[in-house]
Amino acid sequence: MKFAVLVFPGSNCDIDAVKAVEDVLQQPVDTVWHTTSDLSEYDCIIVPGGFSYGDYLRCGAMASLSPVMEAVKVEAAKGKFIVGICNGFQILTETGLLPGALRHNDTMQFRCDITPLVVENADTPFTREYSKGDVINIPIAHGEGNYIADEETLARLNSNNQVVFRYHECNPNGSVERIAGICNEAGNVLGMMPHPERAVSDLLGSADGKAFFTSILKAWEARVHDHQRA
Ligand SMILES: NC(=O)CC[C@H](N)C(=O)O
Repeated sequence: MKFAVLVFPGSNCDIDAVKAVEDVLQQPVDTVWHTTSDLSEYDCIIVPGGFSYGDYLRCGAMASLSPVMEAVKVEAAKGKFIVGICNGFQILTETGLLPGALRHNDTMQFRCDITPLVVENADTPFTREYSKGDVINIPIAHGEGNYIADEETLARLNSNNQVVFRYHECNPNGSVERIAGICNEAGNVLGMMPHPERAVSDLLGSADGKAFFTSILKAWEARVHDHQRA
């Protein structure tokens, strides 16, 4: 399985994502500069965290106009696995691949902490190695993680099981309904503010993010197996 980790001017969690894929999955992974316009060789594309374009205008707004995001749209439409972490989530909402938006934290403070999340949907390519209701400890590090969506979108997210993670018994940024991560309707595009790539070893304070990565590999293996049988 081949992974791409996108890099924009100002990305700063790209190497963490590369290390997580290498250490947890031992799969090939390339860093891909934002001017690239073809991602067809990759099975999973990770849009990592950071401060793309210095968070100017709005977080993710400028990166969403990069050539590589057109390529991400093409691969998303094919059903490839797309993961946006933190700034990556912000970029995916700005690109329109995920609904809603991320605003400044309600405290107007940057929050950096290990945070409990509850797995709301364990039936996605990103969470199949968890169980619904699992509480996992994953770090956050953001100033603009306050998820918002209109009533109609929220109702749709809930009824389609698109809320994948919620903050558990806390709300570090004021997100509506404590939403920490969502997927698209087809289930192949996920965005989340917490950083599973920073929780892949006890040395880092938590290894609860490992199952996030093993889920993606298992989902891909199952897909390849189904294609071979078809
Ligand atoms: N770690 C990150 O990706 C930071 C995200 C974003 N730029 C924010 O502060 O909200």
